Amino acid sequence: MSQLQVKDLQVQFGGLRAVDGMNFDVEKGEIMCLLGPNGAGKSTTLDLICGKTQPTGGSILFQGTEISRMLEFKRARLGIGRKFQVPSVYKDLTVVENLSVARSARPSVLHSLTSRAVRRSARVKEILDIVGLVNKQDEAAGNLSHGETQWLEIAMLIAQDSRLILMDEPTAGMTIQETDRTAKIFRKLSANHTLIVVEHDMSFVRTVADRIIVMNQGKKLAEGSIQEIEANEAVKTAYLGH
Ligand SMILES: Nc1ncnc2c1ncn2[C@@H]1O[C@H](COP(=O)(O)OP(=O)(O)OP(=O)(O)O)[C@@H](O)[C@H]1O
Repeated sequence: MSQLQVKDLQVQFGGLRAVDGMNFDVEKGEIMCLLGPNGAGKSTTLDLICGKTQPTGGSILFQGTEISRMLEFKRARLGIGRKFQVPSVYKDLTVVENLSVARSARPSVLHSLTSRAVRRSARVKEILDIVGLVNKQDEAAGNLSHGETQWLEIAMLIAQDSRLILMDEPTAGMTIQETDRTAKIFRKLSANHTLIVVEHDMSFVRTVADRIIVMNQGKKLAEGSIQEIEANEAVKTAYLGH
């Protein structure tokens, strides 16, 4: 069974069908990139999966469970994490303390862990290692670079046990070096996590995507490998606008 099954998903804002009958599956461990011109409905699709927006039609199954009408926090508990463009880290807390807050938000952790206890935790070390922030663990999050802040937020999603991670333009504002590192982090993440990534940077997409879905005007325009997408005439037309 696919980890995520989206069937005939729709949302209408007034007269606008922002998402208009989307159908797709995402497999466990897959990195699926969502592309499309401005206003195509990509961010809204992520909003519908995480529960920020309720659909007006269709269904979403996560690990076989119907979630499309479930509240956002319940979906988070099931293992769906969303990373927004503006990071939501606690700037005054250290990297490890931020992870402590994220871990204590898990339903399985009944008491809040102290940062000391968390520092000792093998799991936290493992997470810091995945995102390459081991040597920044005692740094206040407010002192991190833009890229490091994004990686910390990804680390917080891992700490919350998010199995499906949704990201909106994760490399926006990053240097080339930071973007390269993010690609490496994504590849490591995909060992245990599934990613849906809205991204405009095609060289990044080329590096990380297992599969691509292109949206246009709320609908799926094309689906396939990078080679298939780049050769697709309908995709070229949608981007060129004629
Ligand atoms: N809450 C809302 N209320 C009304 N209209 C909305 C709302 N959210 C999104 N829209 C509209 O839905 C359409 C799809 O928007 P969405 O942000 O999903 O596109 P996108 O593909 O992510 O575009 P971009 O690449 O520019 O971020 C747009 O026309 C947008 O203005």
